[in-house]
Amino acid sequence: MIAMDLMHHSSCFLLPTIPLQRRPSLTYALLVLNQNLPRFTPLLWNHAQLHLCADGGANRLYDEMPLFFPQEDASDVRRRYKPDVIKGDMDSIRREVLEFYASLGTEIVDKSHDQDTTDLHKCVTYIRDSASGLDKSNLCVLVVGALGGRFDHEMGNLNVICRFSSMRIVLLSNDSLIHLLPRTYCHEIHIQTSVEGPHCGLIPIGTPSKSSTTTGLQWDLNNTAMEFGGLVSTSNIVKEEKVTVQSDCDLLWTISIKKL
Ligand SMILES: Nc1ncnc2c1ncn2[C@@H]1O[C@H](COP(=O)(O)OP(=O)(O)OP(=O)(O)O)[C@@H](O)[C@H]1O
Ligand SMILES: Cc1ncc(C[n+]2csc(CCO)c2C)c(N)n1
Repeated sequence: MIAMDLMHHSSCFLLPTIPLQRRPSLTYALLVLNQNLPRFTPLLWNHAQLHLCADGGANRLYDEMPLFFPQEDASDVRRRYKPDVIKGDMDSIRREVLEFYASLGTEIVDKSHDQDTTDLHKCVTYIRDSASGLDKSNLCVLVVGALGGRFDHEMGNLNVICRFSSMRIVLLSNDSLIHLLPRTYCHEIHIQTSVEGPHCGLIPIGTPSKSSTTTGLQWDLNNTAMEFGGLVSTSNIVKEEKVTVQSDCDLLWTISIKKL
C-alpha cells in the first residue's frame, strides 16, 4: 500500500496570536463577501497579508467595520481597513464605497462581462493567478460571510471550494467554518478547543464515499460508506484535540465556532 501524505489543519487564525511552532506556517488572505461580517473579522484582518472584497463585500467592510470600534471615528476605521483589491461584477457595490476605496488606492477589477462565475470565484482566481508578492506556497484563504443567508449563494460558495480543491480555502460565519479535506491526503485536524467545537460534521460532497475512517470523534467512521440520501455525518462531536480523517472521496469538514 502507498503511504499517503499527511495534511495538517488548524483554526489558529481564530486565536489572537498564531503560535510560533505552527507548522507549516501559513500565509493568509482574507476575502470579504456580501453578508454580515463575523465578530472576529478584525482579528482575521490582522493575520492576513492580502485583503480582498467580492463586489458587495466592500459595502459590508465600509458599513460594518466601524461598528466594531464605536469609540473611533468611522472614517479613520475605514482607512485602517482598506482592501487591497475589490473584484466582481460590480452590480452590488455602492458608488460612494467604490469611490472611497479607489481614492485610497484599492485596485478595482471590474468583471461585469462575466456572468457565469460568482464574485467569490473571481476573487479566488485573482488570488491564485494575479496576487503578486504573496507567498503562495502555503497560502490559506479565509472567506467571511460565506454561510447563512441565501441558499443559492451558500451552495455556490461550497462549489468554489470544490472547484479550487488544491487551494486551502476556509468558509466562515459567526457560527461555523467549513473546509475541504481532499481525498489525496490523510488529514490531521488540531482542534483549537478555546474557540471551536465540539459540534462537527463530515459530509461527502459531489460523490458518495465507499470508505471513510476517522479517529477523535464521538461517532467515528470505520471504513464507513457515506452519501447524500444515505448516511452523512452531521451533529457529530469532537472528543480529542486531534481528529484524523481518511477517505476515498473529498469530504467537507465543518466545526462550530464558540460564542466567546
Ligand atoms: N446571502 C449570502 N449568503 C452567502 N454568500 C453570499 C450571500 N450574499 C452574497 N454572498 C457572497 O458574496 C459574493 C458577493 O456578493 P454580491 O451580493 O456582490 O453578489 P451578486 O453577484 O450581486 O449576487 P446576486 O446577483 O446573485 O444577488 C457572492 O459571490 C457570494 O459568494
Ligand atoms: C447555468 C447558469 N445558471 C446561472 C447563471 C447566472 N450566474 C451565475 S454566476 C453569476 C454572476 C453572479 O455575480 C450569474 C449571473 C449562469 N450564468 N449560468
